[in-house]
Amino acid sequence: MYCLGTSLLHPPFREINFSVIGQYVDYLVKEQGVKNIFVNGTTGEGLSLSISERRRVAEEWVTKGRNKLDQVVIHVGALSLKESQELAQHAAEIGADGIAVIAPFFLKPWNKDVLINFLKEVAAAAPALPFYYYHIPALTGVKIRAEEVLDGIQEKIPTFQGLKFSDTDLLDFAQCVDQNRQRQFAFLFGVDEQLLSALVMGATGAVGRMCCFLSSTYNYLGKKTNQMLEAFERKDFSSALNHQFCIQRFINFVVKLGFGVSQTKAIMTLVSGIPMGPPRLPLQKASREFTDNAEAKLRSLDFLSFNDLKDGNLEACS
Ligand SMILES: CC(=O)N[C@@H]([C@@H](O)[C@H](O)[C@H](O)CO)[C@@H](O)CC(=O)C(=O)O
Repeated sequence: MYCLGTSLLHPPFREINFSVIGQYVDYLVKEQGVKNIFVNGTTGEGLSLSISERRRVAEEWVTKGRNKLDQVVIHVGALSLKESQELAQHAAEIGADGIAVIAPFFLKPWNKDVLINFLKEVAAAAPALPFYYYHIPALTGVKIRAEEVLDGIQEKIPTFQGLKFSDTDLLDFAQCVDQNRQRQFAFLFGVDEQLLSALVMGATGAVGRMCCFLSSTYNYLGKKTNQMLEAFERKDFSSALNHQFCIQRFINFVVKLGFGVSQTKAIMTLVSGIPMGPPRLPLQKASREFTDNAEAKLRSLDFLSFNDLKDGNLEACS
């Protein structure tokens, strides 16, 4: 069974508006069918928050998500090993379902063994929590292939549960799956516009009770992505492809306008009605022009719950 998760969008420029997290949980569950959350990751600007803010955000998601969400995985990666360990320990104390860690990206690990030593020390701070390696080389600048990182990782990190792979190198991703077929790892794929290709290569969250995909556009295209996952599961590949093309039409459009965390927040505010606030520096708020164009595209693809364009709308996806 495939299911869906999302990365937390959130911190407004100055103060985090914790009060909307309950509403956010309900929106994701009811409107998008998203029940697996990745907190304080890329989209959630986890690395732009202070440690105390990260702790509080994690607490809110775990508390507000209780009995509503399936999994709340907290990203605890940091440049300081000590801070990362503190966050890992905290995630365990508050009852999170797992932790994830990126490679440290200022003083970088120069090979696989050094990276694993770092990850191992973080995992050891939460010895009962499933551990995920979050591979996002375009942002960390750490180019060590995930395939290499996974080689023998369970011997070093007994709680290793899986990989969150946010990169377009499908050869590397497929090798991770192929070389670990005997192991019960979760292979979560984070490039939303390529998810179908990754599913074919073996992307799956299904490991025991763990079942999730974690990414950004699921905040507002979760329903559509779920339709693709369902079609894939029932082996209706033609429908699955149509859904993926449809998602791509939107992503391709916004990528050309300039798409990132700030723009994701603007789109999510527009679609959900929940104020996500602007991003933190060094990010800049999405322009009004971007938001207007994105809205027009969402409408033309029938991704918004307005019906005003349905008649004669050739582009609509539903
Ligand atoms: C670089 C980046 O932000 N990638 C996004 C994708 O969801 C991405 O926005 C999407 O595929 C569009 O390119 C996610 O992989 C990031 C993510 O999962 C996170 O917020 O932790």
